[in-house]
Amino acid sequence: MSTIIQFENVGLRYGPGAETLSDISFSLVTGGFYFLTGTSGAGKTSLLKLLYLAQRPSRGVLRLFGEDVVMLHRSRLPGFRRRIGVVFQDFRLVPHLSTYDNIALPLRVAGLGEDRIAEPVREMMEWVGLGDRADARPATLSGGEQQRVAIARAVIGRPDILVADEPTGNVDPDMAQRLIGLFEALNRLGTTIVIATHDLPLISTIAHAQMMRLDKGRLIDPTGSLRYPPGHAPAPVEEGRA
Ligand SMILES: Nc1ncnc2c1ncn2[C@@H]1O[C@H](COP(=O)(O)OP(=O)(O)OP(=O)(O)O)[C@@H](O)[C@H]1O
Repeated sequence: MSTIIQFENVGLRYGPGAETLSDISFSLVTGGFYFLTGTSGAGKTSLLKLLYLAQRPSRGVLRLFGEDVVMLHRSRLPGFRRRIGVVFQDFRLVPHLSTYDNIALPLRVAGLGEDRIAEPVREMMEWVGLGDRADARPATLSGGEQQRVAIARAVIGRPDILVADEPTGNVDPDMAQRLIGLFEALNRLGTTIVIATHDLPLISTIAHAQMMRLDKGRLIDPTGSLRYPPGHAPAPVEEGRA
């Protein structure tokens, strides 16, 4: 299996203070299913931001699809971003668009005609239980409903990589199971999935998933099962380190 995401000694610093992420090194393979865990403030969202190209590393090398993203010309960033579906923690739905139009957005951006959009969007709305809310604007939806629109929008274009930040944080356990089924279906089609979550029962439902854990901005590997590039396995985190 080929490597689709590779971090080599990546660091991220937002300002003049200490690094938020330090010495992050790992490789993820195409078609893998990965969970990212860690306490609040450990750096999960920050790591995902690097993955969906909202932040650039302050140091180190980050390769997506085999290319160094720091060296990538600006003009190629939109093309890269189109290959990555993102479920943001705060949803980021377009406020003046309906459920239908929010979900259809990636297909329209990809240039598909309306005749090729209607069926998949309807199907996706049914899957996430929003078949009767097609015309609703985000402000009239509950937090859980907005989260489901965000998930539908992220997966509808069958991205090569799906990045999701706490995607089941606002829904009940039954809906969480349904959504994880959607991620599994997408994964079976070949999408590499990276989900940041605190939801341990959710993690246990995907037998073949691998887990990464962040602790104070450093990656630890509780399972020993991740494939690190040679010489890049993370050092164990020392107790009490700042
Ligand atoms: N834009 C930013 N500017 C400065 N500091 C930031 C910024 N974003 C995050 N941080 C800091 O980086 C650290 C890690 O934050 P991050 O949101 O990545 O953690 P997290 O593990 O996702 O937390 P949570 O589980 O609560 O969402 C925190 O100390 C946070 O205050």
